[in-house]
Amino acid sequence: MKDMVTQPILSLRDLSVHRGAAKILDRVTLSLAEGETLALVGESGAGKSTIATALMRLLDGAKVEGSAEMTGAGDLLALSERQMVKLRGRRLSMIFQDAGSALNPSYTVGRQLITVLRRNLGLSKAEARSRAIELFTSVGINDPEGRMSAYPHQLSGGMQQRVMVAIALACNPDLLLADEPTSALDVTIQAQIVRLILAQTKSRGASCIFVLHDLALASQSCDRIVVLYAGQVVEAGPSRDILERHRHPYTKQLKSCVLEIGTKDITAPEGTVPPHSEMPVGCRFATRCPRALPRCAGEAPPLQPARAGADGPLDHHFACWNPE
Ligand SMILES: Nc1ncnc2c1ncn2[C@@H]1O[C@H](COP(=O)(O)OP(=O)(O)OP(=O)(O)O)[C@@H](O)[C@H]1O
Repeated sequence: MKDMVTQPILSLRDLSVHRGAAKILDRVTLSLAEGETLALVGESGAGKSTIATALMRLLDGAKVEGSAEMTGAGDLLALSERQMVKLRGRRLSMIFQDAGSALNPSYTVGRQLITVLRRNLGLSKAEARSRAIELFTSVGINDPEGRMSAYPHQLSGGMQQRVMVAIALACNPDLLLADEPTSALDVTIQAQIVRLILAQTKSRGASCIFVLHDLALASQSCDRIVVLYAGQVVEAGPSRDILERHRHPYTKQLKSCVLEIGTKDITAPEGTVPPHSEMPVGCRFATRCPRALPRCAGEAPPLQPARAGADGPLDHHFACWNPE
C-alpha cells in the first residue's frame, strides 16, 4: 500500500459532466498520489470512461464543471487546447479499450511508435528506432525488430494492446489512464496485460487510473478503489478495505458478483440503473437497494468517513444512510 503522505499527482474536485439534461457525472471528487494506482469500478454506464476522457479533454459535446489539478500542469479542465497538446503523451497518456481501433490501420506499428518518439522527444530517426525496439521488448513483444514493420491487422488483439501500452509509455508520462484496456481481449490475455501495465507503470514511478468492471481484479491490482454508481462516487478507499470492509450495499453487490465467478457466469447486480430522465433525487441506488429506507428516496447521502476505530484507514469513505 502506498504511503498516504505522498504528494498528490492529481486532485479531481467536483467533476460534473452534463449531456443535455442528463448529468452523466455528479460532483466526482478523488485524488491520486504519486506512484499510486487507482481503479474506477462500477457497472456499464457508471461514468468511468467519462472521467478518463474528461481528464484527457477528449469529451465532445458535453458541459464539464469542476477542476482537475495535476502537479506541475495546473487545472487540466481549464488549460487551452494548445497546452493540452503539449501534455498529452508526455505527462498524461491514455490506453483505450480497443487497441484495434485506436491504432492507425494505414501505418506500421513501428512507424506509429517512432512518430510519437520523434514528435515528443525530438529524437533522430535512428535513436527513435532503437528506443522503439527497446519499448517493444519491455512490453513483451517477441521479435520486436520484425514486428516494427507489421500493420495493426497483422497482430493479435493482445499484441495490438502491447503496442498501445508501448506508445502510451513512450514518453514516460507521470499519469497513465487505462480505460478497460483488456475488455476486447480473451480472458487469459487480460490478466497478462493488466499485470504488464501495472509493472511498467510502477517501474517508472508513474501513477495510473485503471477503469475496470471487475472488483476482484481491481483489488488485486490497484492500491485504491473508487466505486461509481450512476455517475456518483458511492465508496472509495484502500483496495483491501473496499473488498473486506465495504460499507455501501452496492459495493457488497459488486463483490457478490465477483464471488460467483467459477460457480456460474459473472452476474450483474440485480435490477438496472435508472435512466437519466428518471434519476431519483435522493440516493441514486435506492431503487435497487435491499437496505433502502424511506429517507433514501428523497435525500442524497453525502460521502462520509468509514473509519470504524482508531486504527481504521482515514481515506475510506462511503455515501449511504443505512450502511452495511
Ligand atoms: N458520446 C456520448 N453521447 C451521449 N451519451 C454518452 C456518450 N458517452 C457516454 N454517454 C453516456 O454517459 C454515461 C456514462 O458512460 P461511460 O461510458 O462513461 O460509462 P462507463 O462506466 O465507462 O461504462 P462502460 O463500462 O460501458 O464503458 C452513460 O449513460 C452513457 O450512455
